Amino acid sequence: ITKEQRALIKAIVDAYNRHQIPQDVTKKLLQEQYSAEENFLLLTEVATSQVQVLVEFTKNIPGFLSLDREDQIALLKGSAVEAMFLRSAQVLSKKMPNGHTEVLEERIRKSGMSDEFMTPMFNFYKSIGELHMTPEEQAILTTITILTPERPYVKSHEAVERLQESMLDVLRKLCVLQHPQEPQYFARLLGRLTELRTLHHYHAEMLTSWKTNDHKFTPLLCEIWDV
Ligand SMILES: Nc1ccc(C(=O)O[C@H]2C[C@H]3CC[C@@H]2C3)cc1
Repeated sequence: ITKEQRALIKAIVDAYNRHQIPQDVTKKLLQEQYSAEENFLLLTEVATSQVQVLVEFTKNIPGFLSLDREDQIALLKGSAVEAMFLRSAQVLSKKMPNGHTEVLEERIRKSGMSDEFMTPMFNFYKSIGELHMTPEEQAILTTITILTPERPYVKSHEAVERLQESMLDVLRKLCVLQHPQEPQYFARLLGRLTELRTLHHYHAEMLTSWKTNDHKFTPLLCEIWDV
């Protein structure tokens, strides 16, 4: 890993750790009473907060703000769902103190979400948990997801591809260093990105069904997902 790459990792990990969901949101998950409506409102708050965290984090990705302005928006809108699931998978898979994990899981299960979406989502959470990613790997993998050139409406495909490729190179070297016994570890991480795209598809259907049943969204969620 070159000196520049070490600086890149540090910048990204610091930004990733700096921008977290506020304590008051996660505390609410423990306090509020259980009902499908209350659970849905809490998930809406969690999702909204995660999108805000994502926007702030993305601004700290070296090179992101030098991209075309409209491409920055296209990358954020295209990656929000995947970045959110990565982040919540990491939150859920980390053994949170006194069973917070179960509480969030419980609220997700009882929020009016259809089972056909629930199953792949929890399978994803489990598969992320089993990887035991280091904080560096989590932050770089999220960055790679955000810098996906194939998102809809991206104009300067090459500019985004260059940024993503340098991140992929960093992640590959990190995996070799941090998981020497697992030569396939890097490939397994990239496999998670494929699983994320499937979730992205399910998520769009989940949004539509929630909207149809007149569930309330926040303006930010409506804007980021065009609902
Ligand atoms: N009104 C909405 C509420 C929640 C979501 C959502 O995607 O929730 C995600 C955040 C984490 C918990 C459930 C998933 C993962 C979308 C619209």
